Amino acid sequence: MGEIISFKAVSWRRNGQEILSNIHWSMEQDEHWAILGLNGSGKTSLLNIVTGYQFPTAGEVAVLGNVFGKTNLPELRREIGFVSSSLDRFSNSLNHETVEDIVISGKFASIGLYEEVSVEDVEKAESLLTSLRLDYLKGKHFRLLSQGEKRRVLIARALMSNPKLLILDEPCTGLDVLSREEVLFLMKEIVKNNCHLIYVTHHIEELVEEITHALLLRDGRIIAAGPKREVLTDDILSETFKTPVSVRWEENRPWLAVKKESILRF
Ligand SMILES: Nc1ncnc2c1ncn2[C@@H]1O[C@H](COP(=O)(O)OP(=O)(O)OP(=O)(O)O)[C@@H](O)[C@H]1O
Repeated sequence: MGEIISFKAVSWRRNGQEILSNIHWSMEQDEHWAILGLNGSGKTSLLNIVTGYQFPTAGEVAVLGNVFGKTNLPELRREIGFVSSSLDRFSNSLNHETVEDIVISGKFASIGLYEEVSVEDVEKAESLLTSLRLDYLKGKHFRLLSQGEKRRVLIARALMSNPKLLILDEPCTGLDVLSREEVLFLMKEIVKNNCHLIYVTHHIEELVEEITHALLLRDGRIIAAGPKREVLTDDILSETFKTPVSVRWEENRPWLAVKKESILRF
């Protein structure tokens, strides 16, 4: 298989407004991407196109070798995992389930059918819980977990079906520094399993070593897309975030500082 994702001249319009404009983007094998941009810049719209929930108004999209318009979307979605930070109705419905049952249910999640749980499924869930360092939560009900633990269990669940592409939508929002690092630690395990990562965030400091590339969106347009060291520059980030910022690298991880003049503007 060649490209993981290919967008050619993709636009998406709604109610006369161009929400994504002329997006050219390709994600290749062994690349892991972050998507950055202010609120309303088009990140969710872009993801909805990747997962086939929205169809572009113009342009061509291919995901995991499937050209949209000529592919079976439910089958494609089975190869894509998605974890969002919002504790929505779905995660509330898990409240009374145990951690191991939630992870096992990931196998059937995208199919939406109940199938019998095999010995292999149980073993796979066990090994995921061990490799993601979640063993200590076994037997606990979801509602009793901290926010950080809930996010990590949902990531384990998403990995149960061996997705080729895993989309994490702001997985660290609302977490304290320790819980955030615990979630970020999982990136190592995710990329080991031939799983490609799309990581959506507002915080560049979450771009850990495993994330190789970044796509920066502003008002529905790509400001830059490429290897993270090339695109996470002071100028490009200031343009993306509409405010003067500077970036500092520590052990291959970027940190953002807001420049004084930007604070004075408000
Ligand atoms: N279905 C829709 N109909 C009309 N406008 C929409 C629709 N979906 C998104 N928009 C608009 O498109 C723009 C981009 O929204 P989108 O949710 O993709 O941004 P985002 O970068 O994900 O924002 P956030 O960081 O706040 O989640 C916004 O102005 C939003 O109001």
